[in-house]
Amino acid sequence: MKTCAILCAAGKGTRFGGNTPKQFLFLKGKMIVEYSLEVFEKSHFIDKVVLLVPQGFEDIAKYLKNKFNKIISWDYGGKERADTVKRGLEILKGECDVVAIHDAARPFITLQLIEKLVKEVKFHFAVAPGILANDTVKFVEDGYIQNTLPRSNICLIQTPQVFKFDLIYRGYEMFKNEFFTDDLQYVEQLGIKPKIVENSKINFKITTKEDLMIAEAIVEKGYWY
Ligand SMILES: Nc1ccn([C@@H]2O[C@H](COP(=O)(O)OP(=O)(O)OP(=O)(O)O)[C@@H](O)[C@H]2O)c(=O)n1
Ligand SMILES: C[C@](O)(CO)[C@H](O)COP(=O)(O)O
Repeated sequence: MKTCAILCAAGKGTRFGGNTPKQFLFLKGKMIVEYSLEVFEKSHFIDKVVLLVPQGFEDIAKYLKNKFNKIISWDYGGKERADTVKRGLEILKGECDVVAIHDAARPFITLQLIEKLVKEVKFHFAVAPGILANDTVKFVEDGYIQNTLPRSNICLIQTPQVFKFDLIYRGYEMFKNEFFTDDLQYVEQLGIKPKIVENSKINFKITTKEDLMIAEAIVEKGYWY
């Protein structure tokens, strides 16, 4: 079974701010995007990687392709995350049986997580890491609570989201005009119930400057690896 990864590094980081997209900022000596690439490179469960970057960042893409053997190609992503994933899926068509779609802005994946997800996808078609909610979750509109969601059913979803390739390709083809906020929704719409693998909070997405401070503390204190 051949497994490829699509590494989504084509966002602008609007919420983070600044001129350099957050995935290319340095976190303790290496770019944020390199953390995931190092894990993919070491993993026996990932064969090839396709890297998607924003327009204007070809120098970084070329540098990374040169540095990581598993990157078979790089390209420019699209306006929305879903456009970027579509591009990755087109590049990988016919290349693999399973695909892992990952946010470059989540640097703290582990070899164990990848192994679990790839092993589970054989039985469940679509698998993703998630964390159970510890706080009470409210549905809010215009600043007012409308109702309280049943916490035991709430799961916050991370990446890599791992799929049988043909299934996610079909999902993206059928719902090509939708811009869902994650990839699982493209197969949920096909009637699939993706499996959740409970994971650590450490695999969080760097979205704001505050998140970068948390990421620095994680690396400094050795909470990851
Ligand atoms: N058109 C896009 C948008 C996002 N991403 C990637 O998808 C991941 C998750 O997106 P997010 O955290 O929202 O990143 P940005 O879109 O860059 O942030 P913002 O929404 O604040 O602009 C990131 O690794 C980002 O680079 C992408 O590849 N292509
Ligand atoms: C895919 C994702 O990381 C799952 O939690 C998330 O939905 C990405 O969202 P964003 O809008 O790109 O920040």
